[in-house]
Amino acid sequence: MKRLAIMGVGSLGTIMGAYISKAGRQVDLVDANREHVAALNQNGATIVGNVQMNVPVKALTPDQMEGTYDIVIYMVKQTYNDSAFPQLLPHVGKDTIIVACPNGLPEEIMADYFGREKILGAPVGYGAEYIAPGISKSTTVYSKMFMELGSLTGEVTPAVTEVREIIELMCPVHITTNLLGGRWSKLYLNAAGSGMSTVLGCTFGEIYENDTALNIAVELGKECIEVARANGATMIPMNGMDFDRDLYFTDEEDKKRVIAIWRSDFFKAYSTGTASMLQDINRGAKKTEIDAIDGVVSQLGRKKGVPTPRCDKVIEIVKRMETRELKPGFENLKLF
Ligand SMILES: NC(=O)C1=CN([C@@H]2O[C@H](COP(=O)(O)OP(=O)(O)OC[C@H]3O[C@@H](n4cnc5c(N)ncnc54)[C@H](OP(=O)(O)O)[C@@H]3O)[C@@H](O)[C@H]2O)C=CC1
Ligand SMILES: CC(C)(CO)C(=O)C(=O)O
Repeated sequence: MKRLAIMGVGSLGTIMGAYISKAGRQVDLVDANREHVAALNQNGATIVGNVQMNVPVKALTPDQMEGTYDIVIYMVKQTYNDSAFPQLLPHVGKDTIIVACPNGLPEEIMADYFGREKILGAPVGYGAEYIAPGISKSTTVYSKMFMELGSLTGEVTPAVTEVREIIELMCPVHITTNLLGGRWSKLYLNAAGSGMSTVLGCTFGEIYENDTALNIAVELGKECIEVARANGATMIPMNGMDFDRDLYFTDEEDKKRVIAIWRSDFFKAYSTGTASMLQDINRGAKKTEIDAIDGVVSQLGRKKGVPTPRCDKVIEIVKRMETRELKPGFENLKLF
């Protein structure tokens, strides 16, 4: 049996680790949070929210990893790459496959560090929230959970098929031959939805209910589509949503159509969730993934001469939250 690890078992990884372990597959859950690791070993992985279960798991801290792994599912936030990459490197062998799950565009960064041939990408299509040591909350209804999966070349290699079988112990996996397009579709959700959830300190559902907030969100999304197009990426449909075709608008009338889509089933699946960047702010973190999310849209927009005023504003506000100059809240709407 191949050696499998999930590195970074916080909100998302606890849930994936629970499903894989429940199916009887050996998996090491590796996390830097010692209290969380101790609770996972002592009490099992406890999942609450839209999915409820308690599953015995094997958890360890990065310094307790031994030997090399065949497959590592990487779920550490991009803010911790600098410490996590060197900890993982000694456990990466010649044929190790590393599955990049963070939001943003993590594959090229990981390919530069670990080697291109080792990297697969898996944009995550479910939401989660870390509750307490050993406990994670699933914030996406189970029937809407999914993951995308692809290689950097677009080839469906045996490794892609093998990783798919493992992740499908949790939820459906859509194999894509256009991983970059998948990344940009996910960036749409994050730059717009997660950006606004963080700025306003609210659930995704509360964005949909507020006309001003939703107006800004769809404009953030439009900037994302324009930057993706300018960078030659063709966004792929996800769970039936064709981002490039259905969420682009040309005038105020057309914008109403996009707003109606944001209030329909695809987005409703995320209603009770909050952005992982907001969770970071709320637990006192000094750094969020804003540079890896709205920051990437803004930076790549600048390179191609595409203006991104909404993204730039979200970045400014979230950075002011990181220094505690601002708090998440609907009063931040007046800053736009
Ligand atoms: N939560 C969500 O709904 C979604 C998140 N994502 C993306 O997935 C990624 C993971 O998100 P999420 O699960 O929310 O993040 P969490 O912060 O909840 O989990 C990441 C875990 O990694 C741990 N960690 C930090 N450094 C290391 C290290 N060197 N080695 C091992 N573990 C380490 C963290 O510990 P500590 O807490 O001590 O820092 C934490 O427990 C992010 O890029 C996020 O944007 C994608 C889709 C949805
Ligand atoms: C929007 C969501 C929940 C989608 O999975 C997400 O990626 C995040 O909050 O980071």
